[in-house]
Amino acid sequence: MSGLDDIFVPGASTRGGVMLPHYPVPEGVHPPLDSPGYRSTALRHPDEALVALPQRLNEVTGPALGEDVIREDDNDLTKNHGGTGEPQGQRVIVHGRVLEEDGRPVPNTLVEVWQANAAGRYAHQWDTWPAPLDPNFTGVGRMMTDDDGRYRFTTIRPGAYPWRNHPNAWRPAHIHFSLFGRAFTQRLVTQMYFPDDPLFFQDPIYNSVPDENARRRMVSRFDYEQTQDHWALAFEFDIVLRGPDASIFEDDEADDDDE
Ligand SMILES: O=C(O)c1ccc(O)c(O)c1
Repeated sequence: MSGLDDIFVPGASTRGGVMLPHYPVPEGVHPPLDSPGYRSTALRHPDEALVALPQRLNEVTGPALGEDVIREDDNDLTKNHGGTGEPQGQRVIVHGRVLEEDGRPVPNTLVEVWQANAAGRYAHQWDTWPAPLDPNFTGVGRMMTDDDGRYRFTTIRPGAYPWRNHPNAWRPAHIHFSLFGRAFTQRLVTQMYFPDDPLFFQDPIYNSVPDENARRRMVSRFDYEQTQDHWALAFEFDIVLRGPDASIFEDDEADDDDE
């Protein structure tokens, strides 16, 4: 992967306030910045060699978002739309842990999620494909991890949706995640998929990750233990910031243009 391994940091972390050295990304884990099957990367990938920008103290210390801005229902996407109705779709609980490369939890970090509704449509002005909007679903939520690095939210299972990457292209159902790490400049963005999605084979975003094990780390686990009788199914999705088992993160260039 050219000189990228030296400077790309999927999940820079700190220990005792000191930036850890960059952890090299194992070959085949991070998608090439130019992934021809994923057409829009042609417009987004850098043409020049990347330049490492060392972080300064003010970039790793603030601004930090605290618990006080999180409201009680922010992690319940079936309720946080402000109305009294229930969104259409299969109710699910999604939970997991945010972890450092050695398994230590990342407590008190902001996790934000956004997703399409059960019909596969985003409540966003740019999403105009003819699937119904749901007045009881905005598709956004947020929460802080607890002392064990755990997060948990309730939502509905998103639908698949078409996009224009190639003829008859459909995105597998997914939930977008943003993690703020310890500081604003460490923001990481990833997508969580559902097990056994029949659309994986034709999705160039999922398949832009060359390594099969790394691809599987983007897929949540059905968690029967956490299902709630007559209420919700459950899926578990851990996010590892760095190291050989690191989650797959979208690069900043792709992120800038994302919905
Ligand atoms: O990067 C994109 O173009 C793109 C398109 C569709 C998606 O669902 C997405 O998550 C990203």
